[in-house]
Amino acid sequence: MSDPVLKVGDTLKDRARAALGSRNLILVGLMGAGKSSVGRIVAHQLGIPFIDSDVEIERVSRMTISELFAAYGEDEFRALETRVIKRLLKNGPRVVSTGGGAFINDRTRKHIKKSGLSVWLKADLEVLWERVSKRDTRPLLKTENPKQTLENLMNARYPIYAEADITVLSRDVRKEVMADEVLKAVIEAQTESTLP
Ligand SMILES: Nc1ncnc2c1ncn2[C@@H]1O[C@H](COP(=O)(O)OP(=O)(O)O)[C@@H](O)[C@H]1O
Ligand SMILES: O=C(O)C1=C[C@@H](OP(=O)(O)O)[C@@H](O)[C@H](O)C1
Ligand SMILES: [Mg+2]
Repeated sequence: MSDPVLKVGDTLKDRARAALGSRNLILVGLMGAGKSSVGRIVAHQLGIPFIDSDVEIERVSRMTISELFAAYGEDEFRALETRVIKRLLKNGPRVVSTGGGAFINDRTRKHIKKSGLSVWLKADLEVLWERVSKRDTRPLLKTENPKQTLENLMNARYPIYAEADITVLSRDVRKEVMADEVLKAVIEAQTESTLP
């Protein structure tokens, strides 16, 4: 264990908090993976601030994500997303849940990689589809066959999400269970990095 003040009785969250140190924890992955909802629980457990980059983008622009895409297009949205995420990552430790395309953008990915520990919430198509089909807030899925679009995005993006420091399988279990799995993975990543 890298932190000598940790004791045997320390809880999962104490150990994960110590492992994170002053780094940020950044959640990446496809729409519906649970980045926003699981990230909030993880931050609460760790006792550090939580920020969702899409919520922050909507706050600063005073527009919804759908309105931004409609008014300015995806390229402008990505440019704004890069700036917002770069700023959010300046002060750690924080849990930052990103929008699904953020880590795919080269500039944003560089900022994420250098400012903390990235976690890919990886889910299969059926889990993602079950979740995203309930809401129509995601402009990229406003297509004739949104499930096929989601599958195409999986094929294009999964090799890039795989560059994240940690991968956690996002399954059909309670969000609190997923949050615990993220905490365990943070501890494991730290343990592995300090092994001789
Ligand atoms: N582990 C889970 N079990 C059940 N529903 C979930 C789980 N994780 C997320 N959800 C639900 O799926 C939807 C998408 O989750 P969200 O956190 O917004 O994903 P993302 O930010 O990755 O797009 C939300 O309605 C959320 O409540
Ligand atoms: O995958 C994407 O490119 C996007 C994902 C969305 O966030 P969630 O992944 O939180 O749904 C949101 O940023 C925007 O609709 C674009
Ligand atoms: Mg989200």
